[in-house]
Amino acid sequence: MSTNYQERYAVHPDDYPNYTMARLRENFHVGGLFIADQINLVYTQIDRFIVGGACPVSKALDLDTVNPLKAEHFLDRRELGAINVGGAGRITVDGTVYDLAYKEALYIGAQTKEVTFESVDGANPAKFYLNSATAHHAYPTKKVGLDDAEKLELGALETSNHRVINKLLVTGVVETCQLQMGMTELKPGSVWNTMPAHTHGRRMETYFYFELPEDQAVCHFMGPKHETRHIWVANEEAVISPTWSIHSGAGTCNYTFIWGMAGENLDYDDMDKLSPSDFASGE
Ligand SMILES: O=C[C@H](O)[C@@H](O)CC(=O)C(=O)O
Ligand SMILES: [Zn+2]
Repeated sequence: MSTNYQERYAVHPDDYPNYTMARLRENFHVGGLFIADQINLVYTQIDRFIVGGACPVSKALDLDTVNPLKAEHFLDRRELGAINVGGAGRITVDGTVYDLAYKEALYIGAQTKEVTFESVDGANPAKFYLNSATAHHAYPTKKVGLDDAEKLELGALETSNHRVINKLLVTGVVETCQLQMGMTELKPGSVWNTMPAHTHGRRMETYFYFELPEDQAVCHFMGPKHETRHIWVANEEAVISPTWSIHSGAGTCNYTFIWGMAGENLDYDDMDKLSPSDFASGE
């Protein structure tokens, strides 16, 4: 078996302010996603979202079911989004092959029986970043490239947050039950993502950072506006954001990140925004 998983509980916002940095990381930080010839998953009870990574090097990797699902196949009652952040790869979905170049995404619908991840060249392995949510309808599997994305350019160099949001797996591009995924690319000199920040009590979210040089880091901020905390993240690491939490980060240089959400609605614009001065007010 090459599909590993760990489980995490949801967290009450009244308990969270008492957490040490170690507990914060245990609950919300996700590392070790891309280990050669393994699929590594974190099953969180926050909206039953699964975040993970598949890194096939010397062999193809089958997405096996895992015990918490109590299902014969991983996708019997789930949908999956995969975005390739490594070398050229391919995903076979019930016998149909999808070639995925760097930054290309695949939505895989519920009731799929077999999903296999492969690299074209093990010397430059594919790295499939994975997000999965529960699903009660089988929408068709669909590949979505960056050219197919809905693009949104936000921010400015003057406020260090000039970036392009590529909405990949969202309503209007692909039909999904709960899942929404996209990729935000920061311009050189811009380091802040998602500022002004927001919460959306209707949806949890996960941020996965990449294209971050090994000697640089991102300081990710979480929490309700009056109790923010930071979590330092390295390249190819993620942070889970509960429904009550902001999610925003400042890097020591520019970087790219993948956001993925699930919950009550599929409305990307459903956000309760907070301006920088809201944080500075101290209330
Ligand atoms: O709920 C939406 C998400 O937090 C992100 O799409 C925000 C983001 O990519 C950004 O502002 O840089
Ligand atoms: Zn958000």
